[in-house]
Amino acid sequence: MINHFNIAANMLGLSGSVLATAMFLWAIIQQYFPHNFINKRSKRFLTLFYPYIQITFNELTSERFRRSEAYSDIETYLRKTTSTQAKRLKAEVIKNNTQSLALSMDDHEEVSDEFNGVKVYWASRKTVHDTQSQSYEKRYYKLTFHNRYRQLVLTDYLKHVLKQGKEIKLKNRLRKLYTNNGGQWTHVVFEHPASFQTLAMDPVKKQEIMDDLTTFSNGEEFYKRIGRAWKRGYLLYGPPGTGKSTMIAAMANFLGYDIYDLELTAVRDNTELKRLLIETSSKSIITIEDIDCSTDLTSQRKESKVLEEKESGSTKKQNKENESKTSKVTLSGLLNSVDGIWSACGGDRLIVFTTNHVEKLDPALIRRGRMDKHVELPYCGFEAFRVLARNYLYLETHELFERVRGLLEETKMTPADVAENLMPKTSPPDQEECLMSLIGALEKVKEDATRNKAVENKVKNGPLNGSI
Ligand SMILES: Nc1ncnc2c1ncn2[C@@H]1O[C@H](COP(=O)(O)OP(=O)(O)OP(=O)(O)O)[C@@H](O)[C@H]1O
Repeated sequence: MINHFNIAANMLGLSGSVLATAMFLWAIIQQYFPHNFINKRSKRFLTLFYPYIQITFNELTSERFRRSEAYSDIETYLRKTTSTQAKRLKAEVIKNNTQSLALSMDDHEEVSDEFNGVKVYWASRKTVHDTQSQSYEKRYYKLTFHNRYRQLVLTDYLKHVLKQGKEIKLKNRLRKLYTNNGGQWTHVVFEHPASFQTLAMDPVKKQEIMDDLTTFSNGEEFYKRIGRAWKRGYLLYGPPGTGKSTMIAAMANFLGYDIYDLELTAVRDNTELKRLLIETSSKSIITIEDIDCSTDLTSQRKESKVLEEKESGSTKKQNKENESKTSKVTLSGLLNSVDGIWSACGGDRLIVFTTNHVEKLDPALIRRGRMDKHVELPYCGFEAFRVLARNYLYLETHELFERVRGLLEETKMTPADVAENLMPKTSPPDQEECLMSLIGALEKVKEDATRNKAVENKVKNGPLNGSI
């Protein structure tokens, strides 16, 4: 009560004693003036002395035993403010991927918040109700703000609070990794520790991807306005061991999305593919790894084109029937799914293809608009090495770095191999030993490459070359 009284006085810009006098006068008026007079005038009187609006958000819905979604969104939204302002807090461990601690206001605590320069006040309240058979507690949040900002708070601010609360909840939830099996999705908890911080790649490229993902995930209004389905396609390509799968995990952790790992070879046909895709939830990444190996998509299209040209009349119909009995997923089926299906599903989805052989893919599959962003994951460069040295050896710089830089420029080693060579054998790591181990491995790769080249040249320019 004292807290509430002080906040009210604070909001009115009055001292506690002036507010106390006003409240005393109000009590006298209530006692001596006719009831109907108060009812008519009370609104104006109250607005004069207390020009604040209050909104209550109950914890339980009218069904009493269900927790209100808005209450829980508000609770989540207020966590950040609560941790810096409230004196008494409630703590609970969130069962998410990081097992973090969630703090919320204890009963009868108050905090303030600011939105577009407008200050509002949130209080957490509890009342105890006794019925004949039981006694129960009713919790609620009370939002107080100046009447002047009624419009702004009722529309923009509350929308902002509920949206932010939902987004934080989504990011903190236990996320899932789905795989398709026998035409159904099954899932396990997704607990990959990869992050963009630990991903070894050129920092400028990395930042560009992170910015692109942020813009996409905040782009609901934008996609609505331009009339496009809220989806984005990523093509990750590069040699094995350059971090394509790791990047998908980092993307999922960055955005707080689930992953649907679609195994195309296990999909019976286009209809099943369509159904599986429709069943994916929003805020998810749908991945098709090693798409070049998934099914023979490229040749399928070429073959069917040739077939179509040859076919005519009933033979064409017959062939199609036969084909549908045996066919698996076709390229056109996949293209239709990538293009069309999303417009039927609300919510944001990323679709990511990975391949070791980008040149093998049908251009139609990866054209912009389908795969909007093409990201090459190359062999390990010096900047990528620095990330690994920081992660594995806690090293920002070292006199051996220049030697490593020179060797990386002359050789082709994947980040997976560099990481393996940097793996500490002792704790704490013997940094020099690890760097020397990497240098040794790089030198060996260089020697092998030189030897192979010499053999190749010998074959090319050998005595048999050019002879009949
Ligand atoms: N860029 C990278 N940054 C950090 N770690 C990496 C990177 N690339 C590879 N690694 C490490 O190497 C291992 C293999 O990487 P990953 O599976 O992501 O490669 P990939 O490109 O998907 O390979 P493939 O094409 O064979 O599927 C990972 O466990 C990861 O620890």
